[in-house]
Order: sequence, then C-alpha cells, then structure tokens
Amino acid sequence: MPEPMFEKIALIGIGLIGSSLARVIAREKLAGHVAISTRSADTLARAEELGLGDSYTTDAKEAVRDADLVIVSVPVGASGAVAEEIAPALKKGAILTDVGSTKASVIAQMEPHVPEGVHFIPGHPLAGTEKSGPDAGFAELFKNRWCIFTPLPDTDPAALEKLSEFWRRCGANIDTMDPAHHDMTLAIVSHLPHIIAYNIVGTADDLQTVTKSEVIKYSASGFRDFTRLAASDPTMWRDVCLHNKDAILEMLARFSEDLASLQRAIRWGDGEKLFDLFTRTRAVRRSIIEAGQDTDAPDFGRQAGK
Ligand SMILES: NC(=O)C1=CN([C@@H]2O[C@H](COP(=O)(O)OP(=O)(O)OC[C@H]3O[C@@H](n4cnc5c(N)ncnc54)[C@H](O)[C@@H]3O)[C@@H](O)[C@H]2O)C=CC1
Ligand SMILES: O=C(O)C(=O)Cc1ccc(O)cc1
Repeated sequence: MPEPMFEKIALIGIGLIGSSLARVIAREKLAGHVAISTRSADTLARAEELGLGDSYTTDAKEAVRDADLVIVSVPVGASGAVAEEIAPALKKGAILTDVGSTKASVIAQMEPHVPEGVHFIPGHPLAGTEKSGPDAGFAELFKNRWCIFTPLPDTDPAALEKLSEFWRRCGANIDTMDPAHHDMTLAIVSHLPHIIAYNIVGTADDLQTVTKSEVIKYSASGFRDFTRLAASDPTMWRDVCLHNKDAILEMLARFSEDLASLQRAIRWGDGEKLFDLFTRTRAVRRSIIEAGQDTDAPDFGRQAGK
C-alpha cells in the first residue's frame, strides 16, 4: 500500500466543496485520517451519516490538532473567524489553505492569525455547481478544472508543491496568480454572471403579477439558464459580493456602460451595431468550444483540451 500524502487532513466546512474534497480524498486515499468540523451540528451529523470522514466535531480546534493539511471551505465572510479560532491549535509545519471564491479579502482576514511555522497558501478551485451542503458534493467535481493559488511572497516552495500535488491528485490543474488579478478576473467570469442572473430572475419575479405567472409557465431555456445560477447559495454569494466589492463594482460599471450602448442601438434601430456585437460574442463561444471546453452547464472552469 502506498503511503497517503498526508497523515491527517482537517476539513473545516463540509458543504459542496468540503464534501467533494472528502469524497475524492477517500477515493484517492490521500489521507490516513480525515477530521471533519463544521459549525452546525445538523450538517455535521449529516456528514457522519454519509461517512465522509474518520472523526467529526463542532470544535474546529479539535479537528485541526495534529493535522498536516487544513482546508477551510466556509463562506468567505467566515474565513477570518475560522482562522482566529483554529490558529492556537495548528501544528508547526502544517499547510493551511482555503477554497474561497475571493482571495484578497480572505488573505486579509486569515493571514494575521496564522502562527509562525504554518504554511498558509490561499487557493480557489474553479469548480462548483448551484447546489450546497454535504449531500451536493461529488468526487469528480475537480476533474479537469483549474485550481488557482494566490501564494504570499514568502511562501515555502516545497509546501506549495505539496499542495499542488494534492490538488492534481484530486483531478485539478494548477495555476498561480496575484490575488488582485484573481479577484478582477473572477469578477468578470464568475461573479458578474451570478449577479446578472440574480438580477434578471429578481426582475422577472417582480413582474409575476403583471404577467400573471406566465414567467414560470413559458420560461424559455434562456431564462432557465439564468435560474440555475440564481439558485446558488445566498450566504455564499452575499459574501462574494461583499468581499470582492471593488472588482465587482468596476466590472459592473463597465457592464452598465456597454448595456447603455446596446440600449441606444436598439432605440435608434442601429441594426449594424447589434449584428456586429452578436457576431463578436458568438465567436467567443466558438473559441471556448474549439479550446475543448465543455459548454454545457455546469461546467465552470473546465480546462482547454479536456
Ligand atoms: N459553490 C461553489 O460552486 C463554489 C464555492 N467556492 C467557495 O467555497 C466555499 C464553500 O462553499 P460551498 O461548499 O459551496 O458552501 P456550502 O454552503 O455548501 O458549505 C459551507 C460550509 O461552511 C459551513 N459554515 C458556514 N458558516 C460557517 C462559519 N461561520 N464557521 C464555520 N463553518 C461555517 C457550513 O456549515 C457548511 O458546512 C466558499 O468560500 C465559496 O466561495 C469555491 C468554488 C466553487
Ligand atoms: O455553477 C456554476 O456555474 C459556477 O460558476 C460554480 C462556481 C461558483 C463559484 C466559484 O468560485 C467557482 C465556481
């Protein structure tokens, strides 16, 4: 039997991402022991029923004690409180990472609590669905997806390589980037699409009385695609909006300008402008498909050629 990569892994938060990690860690035998901790006793009991780990506790400190790898998978707004709670129990030499959708804010919240000798490496797997909770996870979630690290300047290369190897064994490919660049890129490819979806579905819902419930009855597939994104976890997305505020507002400003220009083209019957834009955007989808990316939802973050 080959040695597991880590003797003990602690998973803090056991929703979609944490439970997908638990499942792939078990399948790939990446840990001698998986300790699971989450705030809610009900979620923890469900994780135990599903047999996702080897030990279960609502005390995060107990879970991280002696762990070689600690993965924090909670809404980004909770990452500072979790780091503060677990800090005194972290083992020297342990790797501490997260999976949060925003990076600069998570670093600002967690880094001040990280004790000397613990390797803190912020991460973000570009893999997910609109579902949440421990039942929603699956071992294949990270297959052929990107996992982006935003390492701090003094990151130990050996620890970064070990964590990269862990994610590769989970099925992912690795990229590294600066946290601000991550947050700006994700604002346009992930955060704005969700915000636009929440907005359009909200508008349609407000119009229900005007349209006599025809929004639901006649919902076309275009609208239905938006409802999938708009069904994503409210706590998670509230936190993403609050914790990537500047990049999202910047992208929303650009988006609003472009929308106003589109509105003007429609008002003034500028068919050429509409046709040119729709031709350019069709080419974007074509290039995604040609790059080998599966464009059927949910496919966020699938890599080229896979
Ligand atoms: N859902 C998605 O598609 C993706 C989510 N992410 C990121 O992963 C993280 C987790 O998201 P999901 O697993 O989807 O969420 P989830 O809602 O399925 O699970 C969240 C987990 O965190 C626990 N939790 C919530 N508040 C907590 C607190 N204050 N202290 C301790 N535990 C707490 C919950 O009990 C639950 O176990 C978030 O930071 C999110 O931005 C990253 C990639 C994709
Ligand atoms: O469900 C979808 O289409 C997603 O976009 C999933 C997702 C949500 C948040 C992330 O930070 C990464 C991936």
